[in-house]
Amino acid sequence: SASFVSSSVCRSDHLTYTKPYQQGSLFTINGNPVEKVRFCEALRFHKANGCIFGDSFSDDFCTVRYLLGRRFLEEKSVKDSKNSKPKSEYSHVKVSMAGSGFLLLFCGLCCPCFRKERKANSHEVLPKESNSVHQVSSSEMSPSSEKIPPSPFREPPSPSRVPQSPSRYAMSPRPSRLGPLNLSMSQINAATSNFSDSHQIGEGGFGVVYKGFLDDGQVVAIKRAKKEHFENLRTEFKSEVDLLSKIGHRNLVKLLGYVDKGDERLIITEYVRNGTLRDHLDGARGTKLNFNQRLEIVIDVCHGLTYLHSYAERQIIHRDIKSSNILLTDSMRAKVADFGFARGGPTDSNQTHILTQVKGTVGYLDPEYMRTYQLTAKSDVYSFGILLVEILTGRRPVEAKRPHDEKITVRWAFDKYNEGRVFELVDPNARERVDEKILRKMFSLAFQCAAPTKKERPDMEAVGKQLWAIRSSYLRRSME
Ligand SMILES: Nc1ncnc2c1ncn2[C@@H]1O[C@H](COP(=O)(O)OP(=O)(O)OP(=O)(O)O)[C@@H](O)[C@H]1O
Repeated sequence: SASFVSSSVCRSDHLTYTKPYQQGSLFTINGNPVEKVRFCEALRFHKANGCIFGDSFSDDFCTVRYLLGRRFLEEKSVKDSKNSKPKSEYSHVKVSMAGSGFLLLFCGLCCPCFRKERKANSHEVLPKESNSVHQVSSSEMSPSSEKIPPSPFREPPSPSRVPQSPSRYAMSPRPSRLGPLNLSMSQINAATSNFSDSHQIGEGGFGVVYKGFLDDGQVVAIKRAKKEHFENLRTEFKSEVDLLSKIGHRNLVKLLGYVDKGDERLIITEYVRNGTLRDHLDGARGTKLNFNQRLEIVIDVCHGLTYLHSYAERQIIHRDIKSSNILLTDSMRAKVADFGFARGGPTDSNQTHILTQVKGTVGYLDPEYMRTYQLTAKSDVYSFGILLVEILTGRRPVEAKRPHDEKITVRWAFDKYNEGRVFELVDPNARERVDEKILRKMFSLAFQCAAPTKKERPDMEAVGKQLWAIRSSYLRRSME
């Protein structure tokens, strides 16, 4: 008998299959027939992001040997055993904030070695290679550490391996290693009117960002390295290109091409036209984000990070998650940008972390990483927690002009939360009175992510599950 299964909780994606799912069975994604292996990848992707598919898609659904083969079976069992630990750790996470984290945060703010103006209106960022806090490990020095060899437990390298959404996955051709763009300098000069000021859309530590109009009508963002920082930024440029070229996800800014020739270093990415999350929180775009939009944005960021941490060819740690690195589309979907500080995670299964220089933006930086130089994906989880507080309160992580007990936003929020005054934390621009329970859950999640030590923090997949649960309660309550 035919059985029909669909998911309404996975945004617009609609996964169906017809039983029996052996010979002659039909698998579709948004009405398009696909192979089961693709279907299962989409299913696993959505499951990882918190979607619930009911009994017909039990955990064993995609482990049938003849469809997925031995490697996938092995991968699944490894993943399962890996997953079991964080889960139990996670269930014991307490909402706690030890002083040490804040001490380090303050140290980061006060210690001159951490201070550097990057942009007049932006957060402070740790210095680049030359004068940053420096502890180099053997893995840092090894040339292979910048490369991303395939892991035996990850699927074959392809930017399209995990779908941006299963619908796109089913339809889009495999992009070449660096995407379809292969531009000459004269084309880039024409696209940016010779890098004229009128094309400038922003400036960061790496250089200036321009908007480019290509002959075929495509609009792109072109990051141009500042010449005076060329040598220092070489690794950063290479890191951004190497890592971006290997990923493809709807919540990550897509790399389209690059130029590394003579005295030009350019990174060409998709242009995301609706500004940064910080712009929107500041009201700089003339709009105010409502609670639902904020929730959707954090879910998008969470999905982007989940992909980087658990589904990319090799784990990628972004290291600079912050509101000015979250770009928004016209429909308010979020994309994580700026992979200049990104690093590949551990390659060896015995390795729990990589030892590396501390990089990131003050206020978002994991205090444990700052203290130990040990980098793991949980450092991104910490920054995500800080971002979550930021998006709920509208306040930057560090608000220097506020009274003493309000300067460090997460500390201020944690104190208020513990006093039961959660409504006082909500961004006055949020324009909506949200149920107290939902707010408490959101803040509680943020504090778990921003816990002082990595073992207290959930991983991004677990965060995604909590966010989906919060979203369901929110939608249920708004319909009541
Ligand atoms: N792909 C893009 N599409 C649209 N705008 C972009 C894009 N990339 C960057 N921008 C704009 O350019 C600005 C500078 O970006 P960039 O990544 O260089 O620096 P940043 O993240 O703001 O600061 P820093 O690199 O110092 O942390 C961004 O704030 C954003 O406004």
